[in-house]
Amino acid sequence: MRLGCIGDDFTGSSDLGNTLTKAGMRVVQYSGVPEGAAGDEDAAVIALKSRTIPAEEAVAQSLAACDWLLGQGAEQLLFKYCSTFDSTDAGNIGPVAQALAERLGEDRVVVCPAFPGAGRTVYQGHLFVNDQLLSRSGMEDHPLTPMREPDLRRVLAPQTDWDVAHIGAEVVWQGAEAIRAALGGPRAMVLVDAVRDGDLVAIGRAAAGRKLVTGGSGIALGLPANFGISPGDAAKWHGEAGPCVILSGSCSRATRGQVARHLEAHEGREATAEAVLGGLKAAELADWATGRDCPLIYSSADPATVAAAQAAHGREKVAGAIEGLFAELAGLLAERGVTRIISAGGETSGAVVAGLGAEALEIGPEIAPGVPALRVRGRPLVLALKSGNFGQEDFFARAAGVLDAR
Ligand SMILES: Nc1ncnc2c1ncn2[C@@H]1O[C@H](COP(=O)(O)OP(=O)(O)OP(=O)(O)O)[C@@H](O)[C@H]1O
Ligand SMILES: O=C(O)[C@@H](O)C(=O)CO
Repeated sequence: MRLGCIGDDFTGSSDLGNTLTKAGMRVVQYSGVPEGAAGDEDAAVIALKSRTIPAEEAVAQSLAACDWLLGQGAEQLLFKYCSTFDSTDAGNIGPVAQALAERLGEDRVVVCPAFPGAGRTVYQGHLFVNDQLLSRSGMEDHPLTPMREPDLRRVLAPQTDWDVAHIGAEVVWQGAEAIRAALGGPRAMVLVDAVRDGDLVAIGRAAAGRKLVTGGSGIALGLPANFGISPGDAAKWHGEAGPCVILSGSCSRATRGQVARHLEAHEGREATAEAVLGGLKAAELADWATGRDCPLIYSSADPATVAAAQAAHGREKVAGAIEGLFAELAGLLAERGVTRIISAGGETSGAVVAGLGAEALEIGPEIAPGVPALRVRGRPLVLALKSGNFGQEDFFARAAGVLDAR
């Protein structure tokens, strides 16, 4: 293994797997730290569900993943977080990055969530989503990690004991050597500007030989070349015939648009927070889904509805109940012969994958920027795990098509 990766959620991990696969690496995504040894992949991505858990648990899980990856021979580690830098007030990006750096003996850590292909750019230390600052992008209303500060230096500083430094675009645009020089210096988390893929390739090149890099999936664009790997043939892929069901727990703007679009031509069943907390049964939803054409089961709701449910019941309780329902439902659907499952939302997808008992995922073709088709290793089951803000408006129908045996 050349590159060992730790993703703080499941959709983000498959986003990273997609980038590495397109760059020519053989990649396996593991659900948590595997019990056994890795295969002969160039890169392993250990998907954790550590974005919103208490910081000390996120650190412990990430260090366990780090130790396993080092034990498999990984030469460099990549900590993947969200391109919108999703974090709670307590972390977990700073605490995990710092703990990994200290374990690895690294004292300058690249921090770069930019993913220009999905509209996320970092300029003058500020994160933009398309033409809006992060704080006006819809992320300010996120159910678990509302992002109200677009200056990432200010987001990161309270999350780490280390200094926070910044490499601006004017240095990045001078290329890899200039970035490498700027990466020298006293111990710090180093936020690096990047507004286009070429910037990320240069940053990746400048990070050759570093034990740790951190970022969104974009930070991986330049890394495979450091190991002498270049884009090759697309991985062989075949989909699955058989029923398809869509599960959506993401409340992002993009997902709500996709839900509305899918419901124009398909049947849907809403699982409201009230219904779920009131005891709505996974088995009832599985019964309902049976025999329908790409049905959609969703808890996705607008910010006012989410806020009202959280005010009435508590943020964690609502999220836990909804995720628990999706996990159980996914397991039941697979038992009943559903072969294609599309899930929207990182936390939701973590629950879905856990419910499926899927230990290792192989990466297939890209459905939308940042979203690959996935196959559960050794089973007739294919998945798409869509990050909340990713995907075209007709993403669900497109994903169903890519996952289908053709
Ligand atoms: N109707 C609802 N009311 C309150 N909370 C909800 C509701 N529907 C879903 N949730 C919770 O909101 C959270 C949504 O997070 P999730 O990560 O799944 O989506 P996302 O944040 O849009 O995606 P990503 O993390 O990929 O950006 C989950 O914990 C989910 O259980
Ligand atoms: O980086 C992103 O935006 C995604 O891969 C993700 O992590 C969203 O949950």
